Amino acid sequence: MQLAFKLGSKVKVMDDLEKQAGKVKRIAGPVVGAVGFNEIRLHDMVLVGEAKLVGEVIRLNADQATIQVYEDTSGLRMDEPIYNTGEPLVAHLGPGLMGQIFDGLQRPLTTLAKKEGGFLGRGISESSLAMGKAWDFTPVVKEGDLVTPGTILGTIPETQSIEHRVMVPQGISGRIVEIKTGSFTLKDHVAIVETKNKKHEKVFMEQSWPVRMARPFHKRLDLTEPLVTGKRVIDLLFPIPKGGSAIIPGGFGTGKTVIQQSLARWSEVDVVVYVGCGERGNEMAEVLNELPKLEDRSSGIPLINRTVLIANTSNMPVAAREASIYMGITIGEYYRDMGYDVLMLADSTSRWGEALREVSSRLEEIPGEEGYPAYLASRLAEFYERAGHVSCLDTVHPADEKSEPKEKQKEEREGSISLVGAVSPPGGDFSDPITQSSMRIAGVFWALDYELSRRRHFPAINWTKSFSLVDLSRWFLEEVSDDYEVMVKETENILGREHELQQVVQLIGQDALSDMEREVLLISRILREDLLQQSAIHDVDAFCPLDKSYWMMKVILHFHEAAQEAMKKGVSLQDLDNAQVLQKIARMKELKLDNAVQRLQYLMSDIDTEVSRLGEKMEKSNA
Ligand SMILES: Nc1ncnc2c1ncn2[C@@H]1O[C@H](COP(=O)(O)OP(=O)(O)OP(=O)(O)O)[C@@H](O)[C@H]1O
Repeated sequence: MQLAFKLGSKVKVMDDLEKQAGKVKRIAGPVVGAVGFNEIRLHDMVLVGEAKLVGEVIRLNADQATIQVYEDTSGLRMDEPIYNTGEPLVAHLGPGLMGQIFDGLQRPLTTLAKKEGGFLGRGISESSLAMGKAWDFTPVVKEGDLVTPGTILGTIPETQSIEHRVMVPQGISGRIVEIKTGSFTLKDHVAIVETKNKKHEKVFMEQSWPVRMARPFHKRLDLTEPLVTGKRVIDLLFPIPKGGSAIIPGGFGTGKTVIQQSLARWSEVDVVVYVGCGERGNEMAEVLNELPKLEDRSSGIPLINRTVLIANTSNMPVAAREASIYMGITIGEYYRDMGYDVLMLADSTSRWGEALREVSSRLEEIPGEEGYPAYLASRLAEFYERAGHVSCLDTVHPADEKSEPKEKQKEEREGSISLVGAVSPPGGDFSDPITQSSMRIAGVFWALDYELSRRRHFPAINWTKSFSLVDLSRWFLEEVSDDYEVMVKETENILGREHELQQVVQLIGQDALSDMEREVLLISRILREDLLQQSAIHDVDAFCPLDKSYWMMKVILHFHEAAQEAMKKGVSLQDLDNAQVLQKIARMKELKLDNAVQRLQYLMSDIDTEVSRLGEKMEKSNA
C-alpha cells in the first residue's frame, strides 16, 4: 500500500516507513506507548494510527517509545500502526510566513479552513508555505562569491513591510557557481554552491529548522537599547531592552491581552510573532479578527504584513500547546537572523506550563511543586534564553576584494528577538510556580494588579511590584536627556513615598500629615492619573513617543519643584491644588504628537508664571 503524507513543504511516500512501523501498546490521553520500531530516536516525529495523528517521541525505554500526540487521540485503538518520519518536528521557513495564521504544528489554518470548512478534522496535512506561489528573487551575491551559513543570497518583497532575505542554510558553505534572478516558486532552487569537496549544493528559498533547537548566531551582544513600546509606564519605569525578555503576570481581566496587542501594534520592531497558547477560543478569535485590521503606526500599512500568528486554543489538544511556543520562537529567530528586530508575544505561558504538567502526569513522573514537573524551571529558562540581541551568522566575502583585511570584508548584521510572556496565575497569586520561575529568568516583570484594573487604572502595571533589571541608563542619557535618570528616580521616589504616606493615613488619619507630605500625595496622584494611566484605545494617547513621555514627566516634576518652593514661602496647598495649570497637565496626554514636546515646554513656563502669581497674591494678602 502506498501512503503519503504532507507536512511542512514535504510530501513523503511511506512505503518504506510502513515496513518499520511500530504499534500502539498504551494510550493515556495525549500520551501513547509504542513498540516494534526498527529505528527510532528521541524527538522523532511520528504519525500515530490509521488517522496519522502527528506526535513526537518524548521518551525511549528499552524497546518502548513514549509519544506525545499533538492531536485528539479519541478512538485510537491498540495495535494501530505508528510511522516514524525519521525527522524531528521542524519549522518550515521561507517567504509566505508573514500574515499567516498557523497552528502549533505550523499547519496554515486559513488555507485549511477554506479547504476543509469551519471544523478541522484530525490527521490533516497541508504545506506550511504555499509551494506553488512565485516570488521575485533579486540576488545580492554574484558567481564566485564565498558564502557560509547565514549569508544573504538575495531578497524577496515578501509583504509591503518585510523584505525577505534568503539565507544560506546550515551545512552549506563554499563558492557560488550559479545564482538566479527572476520569479521562482519554493520548489525551484535560486543558487548552487560548490562546497570544498567539489559537491554542488542547490539552495532554495525555503529551509527547515528543528523547533526545539535554538538557531545559531555569531555572538550574543549586550542589551543596550530599549524596545520603545509607547506605553509610558513601561518606557519610563520598567523598560524592556531590545532582545530582552519580560513577563506579564496578572489575574483574570487585568489587561494581559490588551497590553500584548498594543505591544504588537506600537512597539518599535520589524516583525511580530504572536502565539495564542491555550487561551479561550473566542478570545483567540477576537485577536485573529482584530490584529489583521490594525494598521502600523508609522507607515499605515496593515499590521498583518509584519505579523505571524500561531493559534492554539484551550479546546485544542494540550500537547500541541507545548509545540506552539517553540514553533513561534523558531520563526522569530529566522527573521532575527535576517537582521530584523522581532517581538514574540506568548499568551499565555501558564497554559503552556499546564500542558507540561498534564503530559508529565500521564508519564507518571514524580511531581514537583503544585504538580508541575521538576524540569518546569529549566524548560522556561530554555525558552526565555532564546531571546537576545545578536550579531547574525556570517555575511558576504566578495571574491574580488580578497586583498581587504578580513574585518573590513565583514559587514556586521545585527538582529534581536524580544520575548514577552503573559502569565495567568490562578487567583492572580504571584507565588505560583510559573510566575516564580519566569520571574527568576526574565529581566523585566510587569505585575498586573487586580485593584488597579478594578479602578480602571490601565495599564494596570503595579509600580511597587514591577521591576526591570536591565540598565539602559546610558542609552537614555545619550538619546533622550542627561537628566533622564534623575527624573525617573524622582518619579519612583514620589510613588514610593505615596505608598508609605497612605499607610500612615490609614493608621492615624489625614491630619497626621504635614502640608509638604500632602503635596507629595497631590503630585503622586497627578503622576498616576496624568502620566501612568494610558488608554490603549485612545486615538492619540494609545502610543506615546519617548520624548513626549519624558517631557510629560518633566512637566509634573517641575510643578512639584515649583509647588514645594512656593509652599516654603507660604503659598497654601489649596491654592496650588486649584492652579489652572493642573487642568493643562491633565490634558497633556491628548496633545497631538507633531508639536507635543513644544507645547509641553511652554507648559513649563506656564507653571512658573502661575506659581509666581500665587506667591505674589499671597504676599499682597499678607501685606
Ligand atoms: N490599556 C488598556 N486601556 C484601556 N482598557 C483596557 C486596557 N487594558 C485592559 N483594558 C480593559 O480591560 C478589559 C480586560 O482586558 P484583557 O482582556 O486584556 O484582560 P486579560 O488579563 O487578558 O483577561 P483574561 O484573564 O480574561 O485573559 C478589556 O476588555 C478592556 O476593557
